[in-house]
Amino acid sequence: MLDLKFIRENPEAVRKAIEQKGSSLNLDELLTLDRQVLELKRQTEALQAERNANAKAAAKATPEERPALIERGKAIGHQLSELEPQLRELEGKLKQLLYLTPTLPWEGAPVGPDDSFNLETRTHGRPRTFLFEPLDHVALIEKNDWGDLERAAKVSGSRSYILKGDLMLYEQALLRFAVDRLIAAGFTPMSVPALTKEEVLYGHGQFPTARDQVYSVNGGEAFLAGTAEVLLNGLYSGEILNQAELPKLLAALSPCFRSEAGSAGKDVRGLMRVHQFNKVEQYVLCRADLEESNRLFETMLSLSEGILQALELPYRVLEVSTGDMGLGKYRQVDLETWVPSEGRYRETHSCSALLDWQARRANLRYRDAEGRVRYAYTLNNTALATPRILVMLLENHQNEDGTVNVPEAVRPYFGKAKLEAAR
Ligand SMILES: Nc1ncnc2c1ncn2[C@@H]1O[C@H](COS(=O)(=O)NC(=O)[C@@H](N)CO)[C@@H](O)[C@H]1O
Repeated sequence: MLDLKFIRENPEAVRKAIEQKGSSLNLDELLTLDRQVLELKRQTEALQAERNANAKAAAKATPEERPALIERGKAIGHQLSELEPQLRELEGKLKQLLYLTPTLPWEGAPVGPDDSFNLETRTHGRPRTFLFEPLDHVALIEKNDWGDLERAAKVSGSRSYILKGDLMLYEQALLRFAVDRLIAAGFTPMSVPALTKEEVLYGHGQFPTARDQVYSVNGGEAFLAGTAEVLLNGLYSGEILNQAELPKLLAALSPCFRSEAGSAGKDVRGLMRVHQFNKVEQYVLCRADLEESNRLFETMLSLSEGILQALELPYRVLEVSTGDMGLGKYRQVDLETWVPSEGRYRETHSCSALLDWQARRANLRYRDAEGRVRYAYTLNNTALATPRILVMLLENHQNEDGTVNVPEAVRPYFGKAKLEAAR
Protein backbone atom coordinates (compact mmCIF):
# COMPACT_ATOMS: atom_id res chain seq x y z
CA MET A 1 0.00 0.00 0.00
CA LEU A 2 1.15 3.58 -0.68
CA ASP A 3 1.66 6.40 1.78
CA LEU A 4 -1.52 8.55 1.94
CA LYS A 5 0.64 11.69 2.01
CA PHE A 6 2.36 10.58 -1.20
CA ILE A 7 -1.03 9.92 -2.85
CA ARG A 8 -2.36 13.38 -1.84
CA GLU A 9 0.76 15.07 -3.26
CA ASN A 10 1.09 12.93 -6.41
CA PRO A 11 -2.44 11.95 -7.53
CA GLU A 12 -1.58 11.99 -11.24
CA ALA A 13 1.47 9.74 -10.80
CA VAL A 14 -0.67 7.30 -8.78
CA ARG A 15 -3.45 7.48 -11.40
CA LYS A 16 -0.90 6.60 -14.10
CA ALA A 17 0.37 3.60 -12.10
CA ILE A 18 -3.21 2.42 -11.54
CA GLU A 19 -3.78 2.51 -15.28
CA GLN A 20 -0.41 0.90 -16.17
CA LYS A 21 -1.01 -1.94 -13.72
CA GLY A 22 -4.58 -2.50 -14.80
CA SER A 23 -5.89 -1.87 -11.29
CA SER A 24 -9.63 -1.34 -10.79
CA LEU A 25 -9.02 1.13 -7.95
CA ASN A 26 -11.07 4.34 -8.16
CA LEU A 27 -8.58 6.97 -6.96
CA ASP A 28 -11.22 9.73 -6.77
CA GLU A 29 -13.25 7.59 -4.38
CA LEU A 30 -10.13 7.11 -2.24
CA LEU A 31 -9.31 10.85 -2.24
CA THR A 32 -12.91 11.75 -1.34
CA LEU A 33 -12.88 9.24 1.52
CA ASP A 34 -9.57 10.66 2.67
CA ARG A 35 -11.02 14.19 2.83
CA GLN A 36 -14.11 12.92 4.71
CA VAL A 37 -11.91 11.11 7.24
CA LEU A 38 -9.76 14.20 7.75
CA GLU A 39 -12.84 16.38 8.27
CA LEU A 40 -14.42 13.91 10.74
CA LYS A 41 -11.10 13.63 12.60
CA ARG A 42 -10.95 17.44 12.84
CA GLN A 43 -14.49 17.55 14.23
CA THR A 44 -14.00 14.75 16.78
CA GLU A 45 -10.67 16.17 17.95
CA ALA A 46 -12.25 19.63 18.40
CA LEU A 47 -15.11 18.11 20.39
CA GLN A 48 -12.73 16.04 22.53
CA ALA A 49 -10.69 19.18 23.28
CA GLU A 50 -13.88 21.06 24.18
CA ARG A 51 -15.04 18.17 26.38
CA ASN A 52 -11.71 18.23 28.26
CA ALA A 53 -11.84 22.03 28.69
CA ASN A 54 -15.46 21.75 29.77
CA ALA A 55 -14.65 19.05 32.34
CA LYS A 56 -11.84 21.22 33.79
CA ALA A 57 -14.21 24.21 33.97
CA ALA A 58 -16.87 22.08 35.66
CA ALA A 59 -14.36 20.94 38.28
CA LYS A 60 -13.63 24.58 39.23
CA ALA A 61 -17.18 25.95 38.72
CA THR A 62 -19.45 27.29 41.41
CA PRO A 63 -22.56 25.21 42.31
CA GLU A 64 -24.64 27.65 40.21
CA GLU A 65 -22.48 27.29 37.09
CA ARG A 66 -21.90 23.55 37.35
CA PRO A 67 -25.27 22.15 36.02
CA ALA A 68 -24.96 24.02 32.69
CA LEU A 69 -21.39 22.75 32.25
CA ILE A 70 -22.41 19.17 33.02
CA GLU A 71 -25.24 19.49 30.48
CA ARG A 72 -22.74 20.78 27.92
CA GLY A 73 -20.46 17.83 28.66
CA LYS A 74 -23.34 15.39 28.06
CA ALA A 75 -24.24 17.10 24.77
CA ILE A 76 -20.62 16.87 23.57
CA GLY A 77 -20.45 13.21 24.63
CA HIS A 78 -23.62 12.52 22.63
CA GLN A 79 -22.19 14.21 19.53
CA LEU A 80 -18.98 12.19 19.87
CA SER A 81 -20.91 8.93 20.24
CA GLU A 82 -22.48 9.77 16.87
CA LEU A 83 -19.28 10.80 15.08
CA GLU A 84 -16.76 8.24 16.33
CA PRO A 85 -18.44 5.15 14.79
CA GLN A 86 -18.83 7.07 11.51
CA LEU A 87 -15.11 7.88 11.61
CA ARG A 88 -14.16 4.26 12.29
CA GLU A 89 -16.36 3.05 9.42
CA LEU A 90 -14.86 5.55 6.95
CA GLU A 91 -11.31 4.72 8.10
CA GLY A 92 -12.04 1.03 7.49
CA LYS A 93 -13.26 1.74 3.95
CA LEU A 94 -10.22 3.94 3.28
CA LYS A 95 -7.86 1.19 4.48
CA GLN A 96 -9.51 -1.33 2.14
CA LEU A 97 -8.93 1.02 -0.79
CA LEU A 98 -5.34 1.72 0.33
CA TYR A 99 -4.68 -2.04 0.13
CA LEU A 100 -5.41 -1.70 -3.61
CA THR A 101 -2.99 1.16 -4.33
CA PRO A 102 -0.11 0.22 -6.66
CA THR A 103 3.60 0.83 -6.26
CA LEU A 104 4.80 3.09 -9.09
CA PRO A 105 6.75 0.83 -11.48
CA TRP A 106 10.35 1.69 -12.31
CA GLU A 107 10.90 3.67 -15.51
CA GLY A 108 12.50 0.66 -17.26
CA ALA A 109 9.44 -1.57 -16.98
CA PRO A 110 7.80 -2.32 -20.34
CA VAL A 111 4.35 -0.68 -20.22
CA GLY A 112 1.61 -3.13 -21.18
CA PRO A 113 -1.40 -5.00 -19.85
CA ASP A 114 0.01 -8.55 -19.67
CA ASP A 115 2.97 -10.94 -20.05
CA SER A 116 2.99 -10.55 -23.84
CA PHE A 117 4.73 -7.22 -23.14
CA ASN A 118 7.49 -8.84 -21.05
CA LEU A 119 10.82 -8.03 -22.65
CA GLU A 120 13.61 -10.60 -23.19
CA THR A 121 16.77 -8.73 -22.20
CA ARG A 122 19.30 -11.56 -22.58
CA THR A 123 19.72 -15.32 -22.87
CA HIS A 124 22.33 -17.67 -21.43
CA GLY A 125 23.40 -20.93 -23.09
CA ARG A 126 21.70 -22.46 -26.11
CA PRO A 127 19.06 -25.19 -26.41
CA ARG A 128 20.73 -28.57 -27.00
CA THR A 129 20.59 -30.27 -30.36
CA PHE A 130 19.77 -33.90 -29.65
CA LEU A 131 21.38 -36.65 -31.75
CA PHE A 132 18.49 -38.95 -30.78
CA GLU A 133 14.76 -38.49 -30.27
CA PRO A 134 14.57 -37.02 -26.73
CA LEU A 135 11.87 -38.06 -24.27
CA ASP A 136 9.73 -35.63 -22.28
CA HIS A 137 10.02 -35.66 -18.49
CA VAL A 138 6.96 -37.84 -17.94
CA ALA A 139 8.29 -40.50 -20.34
CA LEU A 140 11.69 -40.40 -18.61
CA ILE A 141 10.03 -40.87 -15.22
CA GLU A 142 7.96 -43.79 -16.50
CA LYS A 143 10.90 -45.41 -18.30
CA ASN A 144 13.07 -45.33 -15.17
CA ASP A 145 10.37 -45.80 -12.53
CA TRP A 146 11.40 -42.47 -10.99
CA GLY A 147 7.91 -41.66 -9.85
CA ASP A 148 4.28 -42.65 -9.78
CA LEU A 149 2.05 -39.91 -11.17
CA GLU A 150 -0.99 -42.14 -11.59
CA ARG A 151 -1.00 -43.37 -8.00
CA ALA A 152 -0.32 -39.81 -6.81
CA ALA A 153 -3.53 -38.78 -8.57
CA LYS A 154 -5.30 -41.70 -6.93
CA VAL A 155 -4.30 -40.70 -3.41
CA SER A 156 -3.83 -36.92 -3.73
CA GLY A 157 -5.90 -35.83 -6.69
CA SER A 158 -4.87 -33.85 -9.77
CA ARG A 159 -1.70 -31.76 -10.01
CA SER A 160 0.15 -34.01 -7.53
CA TYR A 161 3.29 -36.12 -7.86
CA ILE A 162 5.26 -38.93 -6.24
CA LEU A 163 9.03 -39.17 -6.83
CA LYS A 164 10.92 -42.43 -6.33
CA GLY A 165 14.51 -43.70 -6.21
CA ASP A 166 17.15 -41.49 -7.78
CA LEU A 167 14.68 -38.72 -8.65
CA MET A 168 13.48 -38.42 -5.07
CA LEU A 169 17.09 -38.17 -3.89
CA TYR A 170 17.88 -35.70 -6.67
CA GLU A 171 15.11 -33.33 -5.52
CA GLN A 172 16.54 -33.34 -1.99
CA ALA A 173 20.08 -32.83 -3.30
CA LEU A 174 19.00 -29.84 -5.42
CA LEU A 175 17.21 -28.11 -2.54
CA ARG A 176 20.28 -28.39 -0.30
CA PHE A 177 22.53 -27.26 -3.17
CA ALA A 178 20.40 -24.13 -3.56
CA VAL A 179 20.42 -23.40 0.19
CA ASP A 180 24.22 -23.71 0.30
CA ARG A 181 24.60 -21.24 -2.59
CA LEU A 182 22.60 -18.68 -0.59
CA ILE A 183 24.49 -19.36 2.66
CA ALA A 184 27.71 -18.67 0.76
CA ALA A 185 26.21 -15.27 -0.18
CA GLY A 186 25.43 -14.40 3.44
CA PHE A 187 21.79 -15.52 3.63
CA THR A 188 20.50 -17.16 6.82
CA PRO A 189 19.06 -20.62 6.12
CA MET A 190 15.58 -21.19 7.56
CA SER A 191 12.79 -23.68 7.28
CA VAL A 192 9.36 -22.07 7.66
CA PRO A 193 5.82 -23.45 7.85
CA ALA A 194 3.19 -23.14 5.15
CA LEU A 195 0.37 -22.77 7.70
CA THR A 196 -0.25 -19.04 8.11
CA LYS A 197 -2.81 -16.44 9.19
CA GLU A 198 -5.18 -14.14 7.32
CA GLU A 199 -3.46 -10.95 8.52
CA VAL A 200 -0.08 -12.30 7.37
CA LEU A 201 -1.53 -12.86 3.90
CA TYR A 202 -2.89 -9.29 3.94
CA GLY A 203 0.54 -8.04 5.06
CA HIS A 204 2.18 -9.89 2.16
CA GLY A 205 -0.28 -8.68 -0.48
CA GLN A 206 -1.75 -12.07 -1.42
CA PHE A 207 -4.99 -10.87 0.20
CA PRO A 208 -7.38 -9.34 -0.66
CA THR A 209 -6.90 -9.59 -4.43
CA ALA A 210 -5.69 -13.19 -4.90
CA ARG A 211 -7.57 -15.13 -2.22
CA ASP A 212 -8.67 -17.72 -4.77
CA GLN A 213 -5.08 -19.01 -5.10
CA VAL A 214 -4.86 -19.91 -1.41
CA TYR A 215 -6.12 -23.08 0.29
CA SER A 216 -7.86 -22.45 3.62
CA VAL A 217 -7.87 -24.92 6.51
CA ASN A 218 -10.84 -25.47 8.83
CA GLY A 219 -12.99 -22.86 7.12
CA GLY A 220 -10.45 -20.08 7.32
CA GLU A 221 -9.01 -20.82 10.76
CA ALA A 222 -5.65 -21.06 8.96
CA PHE A 223 -4.32 -20.85 5.39
CA LEU A 224 -1.62 -22.66 3.39
CA ALA A 225 0.89 -20.16 1.97
CA GLY A 226 1.85 -20.37 -1.72
CA THR A 227 5.40 -19.24 -0.92
CA ALA A 228 7.64 -18.80 2.13
CA GLU A 229 7.71 -15.10 1.18
CA VAL A 230 4.32 -14.73 2.89
CA LEU A 231 5.59 -15.87 6.30
CA LEU A 232 9.04 -14.29 5.98
CA ASN A 233 7.37 -10.97 5.23
CA GLY A 234 5.39 -11.23 8.45
CA LEU A 235 8.29 -12.20 10.73
CA TYR A 236 9.21 -8.68 11.88
CA SER A 237 5.70 -7.24 11.68
CA GLY A 238 5.03 -4.71 14.45
CA GLU A 239 8.68 -4.57 15.59
CA ILE A 240 11.09 -1.63 15.23
CA LEU A 241 14.43 -2.95 13.95
CA ASN A 242 17.75 -1.09 14.09
CA GLN A 243 19.24 0.02 10.80
CA ALA A 244 22.48 -1.63 11.92
CA GLU A 245 20.84 -5.09 11.69
CA LEU A 246 19.70 -4.51 8.09
CA PRO A 247 19.59 -5.91 5.47
CA LYS A 248 17.96 -9.11 6.65
CA LEU A 249 18.97 -11.82 4.11
CA LEU A 250 16.79 -14.90 4.56
CA ALA A 251 16.92 -18.18 2.64
CA ALA A 252 13.86 -20.24 3.43
CA LEU A 253 12.96 -23.77 2.37
CA SER A 254 9.26 -24.49 2.63
CA PRO A 255 6.44 -26.51 1.11
CA CYS A 256 4.24 -24.24 -1.04
CA PHE A 257 0.54 -24.77 -1.75
CA ARG A 258 -1.44 -23.26 -4.62
CA SER A 259 -4.97 -23.92 -5.79
CA GLU A 260 -3.96 -22.90 -9.35
CA ALA A 261 -7.46 -21.52 -9.76
CA GLY A 262 -7.68 -20.16 -13.27
CA SER A 263 -5.04 -22.54 -14.66
CA ALA A 264 -7.51 -25.22 -15.75
CA GLY A 265 -6.13 -27.16 -18.70
CA LYS A 266 -2.63 -25.65 -18.39
CA ASP A 267 0.31 -28.00 -17.70
CA VAL A 268 -2.00 -30.77 -16.51
CA ARG A 269 0.63 -33.47 -17.20
CA GLY A 270 3.67 -34.04 -15.06
CA LEU A 271 5.65 -31.80 -12.74
CA MET A 272 5.28 -28.30 -14.20
CA ARG A 273 2.28 -26.99 -12.26
CA VAL A 274 1.26 -28.85 -9.07
CA HIS A 275 -0.76 -28.00 -5.97
CA GLN A 276 2.11 -28.63 -3.52
CA PHE A 277 5.76 -28.04 -4.29
CA ASN A 278 9.02 -27.17 -2.57
CA LYS A 279 10.91 -23.92 -2.90
CA VAL A 280 14.07 -22.31 -1.57
CA GLU A 281 13.12 -18.64 -1.32
CA GLN A 282 15.33 -15.57 -1.11
CA TYR A 283 13.79 -12.78 1.00
CA VAL A 284 15.38 -9.45 1.85
CA LEU A 285 14.27 -6.68 4.22
CA CYS A 286 16.45 -3.57 3.83
CA ARG A 287 16.54 0.14 4.67
CA ALA A 288 14.28 2.48 2.65
CA ASP A 289 16.91 3.40 0.10
CA LEU A 290 16.43 2.87 -3.64
CA GLU A 291 20.12 2.31 -4.37
CA GLU A 292 20.31 -0.31 -1.61
CA SER A 293 17.19 -2.01 -2.98
CA ASN A 294 18.59 -1.99 -6.53
CA ARG A 295 21.92 -3.39 -5.31
CA LEU A 296 20.19 -6.23 -3.44
CA PHE A 297 17.89 -6.88 -6.39
CA GLU A 298 20.92 -7.46 -8.63
CA THR A 299 22.53 -9.65 -5.95
CA MET A 300 19.46 -11.87 -5.72
CA LEU A 301 19.06 -12.08 -9.48
CA SER A 302 22.69 -13.04 -10.01
CA LEU A 303 22.39 -15.73 -7.31
CA SER A 304 19.52 -17.33 -9.23
CA GLU A 305 21.31 -16.98 -12.56
CA GLY A 306 24.37 -18.57 -10.92
CA ILE A 307 22.23 -21.52 -9.84
CA LEU A 308 20.85 -22.02 -13.36
CA GLN A 309 24.37 -21.74 -14.81
CA ALA A 310 25.63 -24.32 -12.26
CA LEU A 311 22.74 -26.56 -13.34
CA GLU A 312 23.97 -26.10 -16.93
CA LEU A 313 20.51 -25.08 -18.14
CA PRO A 314 19.82 -22.66 -21.01
CA TYR A 315 17.66 -19.77 -19.81
CA ARG A 316 16.53 -16.25 -20.66
CA VAL A 317 15.98 -13.10 -18.62
CA LEU A 318 12.65 -11.22 -18.89
CA GLU A 319 11.94 -7.66 -17.77
CA VAL A 320 8.32 -8.01 -16.62
CA SER A 321 5.66 -5.56 -17.88
CA THR A 322 3.63 -3.20 -15.70
CA GLY A 323 0.47 -5.23 -16.32
CA ASP A 324 2.09 -8.56 -15.46
CA MET A 325 4.16 -7.61 -12.40
CA GLY A 326 1.26 -7.04 -10.04
CA LEU A 327 0.19 -4.19 -7.77
CA GLY A 328 3.04 -4.11 -5.29
CA LYS A 329 6.01 -4.41 -7.60
CA TYR A 330 8.48 -1.62 -8.36
CA ARG A 331 10.41 -4.03 -10.60
CA GLN A 332 10.16 -7.74 -11.49
CA VAL A 333 12.55 -9.87 -13.54
CA ASP A 334 11.70 -13.48 -14.37
CA LEU A 335 14.09 -16.23 -15.43
CA GLU A 336 12.70 -18.73 -17.92
CA THR A 337 14.43 -22.05 -18.51
CA TRP A 338 14.40 -24.07 -21.74
CA VAL A 339 11.98 -27.04 -21.97
CA PRO A 340 13.01 -29.26 -24.94
CA SER A 341 9.67 -31.12 -25.15
CA GLU A 342 7.82 -27.80 -25.44
CA GLY A 343 10.41 -26.06 -27.60
CA ARG A 344 10.17 -22.94 -25.45
CA TYR A 345 11.33 -21.29 -22.25
CA ARG A 346 9.16 -21.62 -19.11
CA GLU A 347 9.30 -19.54 -15.92
CA THR A 348 11.44 -21.01 -13.12
CA HIS A 349 12.41 -17.89 -11.12
CA SER A 350 10.77 -14.57 -10.29
CA CYS A 351 12.75 -11.69 -8.70
CA SER A 352 10.84 -8.70 -7.28
CA ALA A 353 11.46 -5.38 -5.50
CA LEU A 354 8.45 -3.84 -3.75
CA LEU A 355 9.90 -0.72 -2.01
CA ASP A 356 7.75 -0.11 1.09
CA TRP A 357 4.48 -1.50 -0.32
CA GLN A 358 4.63 -4.69 1.77
CA ALA A 359 6.27 -2.92 4.73
CA ARG A 360 3.27 -0.56 5.05
CA ARG A 361 0.86 -3.51 4.91
CA ALA A 362 2.78 -5.65 7.37
CA ASN A 363 4.05 -2.76 9.51
CA LEU A 364 7.75 -3.51 8.98
CA ARG A 365 9.75 -0.62 10.44
CA TYR A 366 13.26 0.28 11.54
CA ARG A 367 14.99 3.20 13.31
CA ASP A 368 17.41 4.91 10.90
CA ALA A 369 20.79 6.51 11.71
CA GLU A 370 19.06 9.82 12.53
CA GLY A 371 16.73 8.04 14.95
CA ARG A 372 13.66 8.33 12.67
CA VAL A 373 11.30 5.33 12.54
CA ARG A 374 10.67 4.42 8.89
CA TYR A 375 9.04 1.68 6.83
CA ALA A 376 11.57 -0.78 5.37
CA TYR A 377 11.89 -1.99 1.76
CA THR A 378 11.35 -5.67 0.85
CA LEU A 379 12.49 -7.89 -2.02
CA ASN A 380 12.07 -11.56 -2.87
CA ASN A 381 13.28 -14.07 -5.43
CA THR A 382 13.19 -17.76 -6.21
CA ALA A 383 16.43 -19.59 -5.54
CA LEU A 384 15.07 -22.95 -6.70
CA ALA A 385 11.62 -24.53 -6.90
CA THR A 386 11.05 -28.25 -7.32
CA PRO A 387 9.61 -30.23 -8.99
CA ARG A 388 9.31 -27.73 -11.88
CA ILE A 389 13.10 -27.45 -12.29
CA LEU A 390 13.23 -31.27 -12.56
CA VAL A 391 11.34 -30.98 -15.86
CA MET A 392 14.19 -28.94 -17.32
CA LEU A 393 16.97 -30.97 -15.69
CA LEU A 394 15.60 -34.35 -16.83
CA GLU A 395 14.88 -33.24 -20.39
CA ASN A 396 18.01 -31.15 -21.05
CA HIS A 397 20.48 -33.62 -19.51
CA GLN A 398 19.02 -36.93 -20.72
CA ASN A 399 21.11 -39.60 -22.48
CA GLU A 400 19.86 -41.88 -25.24
CA ASP A 401 19.69 -44.80 -22.78
CA GLY A 402 17.29 -42.84 -20.59
CA THR A 403 19.79 -42.05 -17.86
CA VAL A 404 20.18 -38.37 -16.94
CA ASN A 405 23.48 -36.60 -16.24
CA VAL A 406 23.87 -34.68 -12.99
CA PRO A 407 25.54 -31.26 -13.41
CA GLU A 408 29.05 -31.14 -11.91
CA ALA A 409 28.05 -28.69 -9.16
CA VAL A 410 25.32 -30.97 -7.80
CA ARG A 411 27.27 -34.28 -7.84
CA PRO A 412 28.70 -33.78 -4.32
CA TYR A 413 25.09 -33.50 -3.06
CA PHE A 414 23.67 -36.37 -5.10
CA GLY A 415 26.62 -38.72 -4.80
CA LYS A 416 26.57 -39.90 -8.42
CA ALA A 417 27.18 -38.46 -11.89
CA LYS A 418 23.91 -39.84 -13.30
CA LEU A 419 20.33 -40.65 -12.36
CA GLU A 420 19.67 -44.29 -13.18
CA ALA A 421 16.63 -46.56 -13.24
CA ALA A 422 15.89 -48.46 -10.09
CA ARG A 423 17.58 -51.88 -10.37
N1 LIG B 1 1.93 -24.51 -9.21
C1 LIG B 1 3.26 -24.58 -9.25
N2 LIG B 1 3.86 -25.78 -9.41
C2 LIG B 1 5.20 -25.89 -9.46
N3 LIG B 1 6.04 -24.84 -9.35
C3 LIG B 1 5.49 -23.62 -9.17
C4 LIG B 1 4.09 -23.42 -9.12
N4 LIG B 1 3.85 -22.08 -8.93
C5 LIG B 1 5.06 -21.49 -8.89
N5 LIG B 1 6.03 -22.40 -9.03
C6 LIG B 1 7.49 -22.15 -9.01
O1 LIG B 1 7.75 -21.17 -8.01
C7 LIG B 1 8.44 -20.09 -8.60
C8 LIG B 1 8.11 -18.81 -7.84
O2 LIG B 1 6.72 -18.59 -7.88
S1 LIG B 1 6.24 -17.12 -8.12
O3 LIG B 1 4.88 -17.08 -7.77
O4 LIG B 1 6.59 -16.78 -9.47
N6 LIG B 1 7.10 -16.18 -7.16
C9 LIG B 1 7.19 -16.34 -5.82
O5 LIG B 1 6.58 -17.22 -5.23
C10 LIG B 1 8.15 -15.40 -5.10
N7 LIG B 1 8.04 -15.59 -3.69
C11 LIG B 1 9.57 -15.68 -5.58
O6 LIG B 1 9.91 -17.04 -5.40
C12 LIG B 1 7.98 -20.08 -10.03
O7 LIG B 1 8.89 -19.38 -10.86
C13 LIG B 1 7.98 -21.57 -10.33
O8 LIG B 1 9.30 -22.05 -10.57
